[in-house]
Amino acid sequence: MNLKKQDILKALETITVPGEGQNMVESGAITNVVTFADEVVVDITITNPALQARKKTEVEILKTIHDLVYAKAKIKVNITVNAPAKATNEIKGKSIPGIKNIVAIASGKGGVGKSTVTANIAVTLSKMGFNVGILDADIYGPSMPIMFDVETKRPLSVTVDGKSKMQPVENHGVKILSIGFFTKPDQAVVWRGPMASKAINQMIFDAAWGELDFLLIDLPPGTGDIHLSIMQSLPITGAVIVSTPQNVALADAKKGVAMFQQESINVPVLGIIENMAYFTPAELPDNKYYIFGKEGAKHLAEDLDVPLLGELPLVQSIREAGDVGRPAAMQTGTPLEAAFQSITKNVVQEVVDRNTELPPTEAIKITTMAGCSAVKK
Ligand SMILES: Nc1ncnc2c1ncn2[C@@H]1O[C@H](COP(=O)(O)OP(=O)(O)OP(=O)(O)O)[C@@H](O)[C@H]1O
Repeated sequence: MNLKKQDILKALETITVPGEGQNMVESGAITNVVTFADEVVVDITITNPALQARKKTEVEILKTIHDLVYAKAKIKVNITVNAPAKATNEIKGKSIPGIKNIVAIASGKGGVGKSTVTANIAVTLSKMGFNVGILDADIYGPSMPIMFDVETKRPLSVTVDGKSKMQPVENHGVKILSIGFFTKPDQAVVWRGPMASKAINQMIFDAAWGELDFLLIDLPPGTGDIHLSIMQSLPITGAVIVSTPQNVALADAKKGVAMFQQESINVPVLGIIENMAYFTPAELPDNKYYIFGKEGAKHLAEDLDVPLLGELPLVQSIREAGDVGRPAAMQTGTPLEAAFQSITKNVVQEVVDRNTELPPTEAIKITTMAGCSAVKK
């Protein structure tokens, strides 16, 4: 099959770059098309730096050429991002020396398992050989001290470069700082916004985190002051949204995604994790009961054009493991370990893609999947 350049251009005239009105040929986005036998190379320049926009552009070009020109065409799409000058009110944080990637874990609704997922991803990253920290910024219900069995521990003071710093508490290979270390367990935490933000800033900048590949931030549920304050203080590499398949949770998850994608915030959304996707009783491991609805988060991810990073079942042992301070992902050779590994690999892959494809931020970045192949058994 000898592909013709004019056939390719004609096909590309039927699609637009996401967010633009004119078709991609007329708008000048397509800068070059080269054909050779059944191979075609398409060069395109887009203005939207979001990872989702790049992926969507590529997928649409591949699909259109395969559908309208030749189903077996071998296509290479080279995407260049020519982003307009950044808005002057863009929120940009200070980088923290030694911390390579900061991943915020959010949910719209409370109680959907955001902290459980954060703890398990952290443990899995550590098992893969990465240096990991968790900043538990959930001022309404800090749960990391319990989930890592360090409730009675307190961060010690250490001197780094002549300055007194907080030493994160460490367990299961994960360094942890939590609002919970500074409040009594039975004390209702009524933090006013500025107080909470100050405490979180101290845990970020006055802490001896050392070298970290990933700092995971367990955000409070919702989309409030704390979220803005954290995004102002830190160059967040990307955000992960946790939701159950239930409609009320999905509606709030959508707000969460919108908050990160807002122009003045512009934090890449790495993807959505569907938690409590189905219930499987221990005695009937092959049965699945969709008590919160089926594939809701999957459909939301499709609608919002963000990756679905994976799904987790509702199983008693996840809850029990969290309650005894030994996250379920620490198991070896179980389906749960495999599920957390798959989700964590997807998160790392999205971070790698984001760092390769998007304009640099102030944080240093991970650009390989090297750690993922070194899963310690
Ligand atoms: N997949 C799961 N299977 C079983 N239990 C789960 C699962 N995910 C979370 N849980 C349990 O659900 C409860 C709520 O989870 P978690 O505290 O992680 O939610 P959250 O979204 O962080 O809540 P919030 O931020 O509102 O405090 C916990 O008791 C946890 O053990």
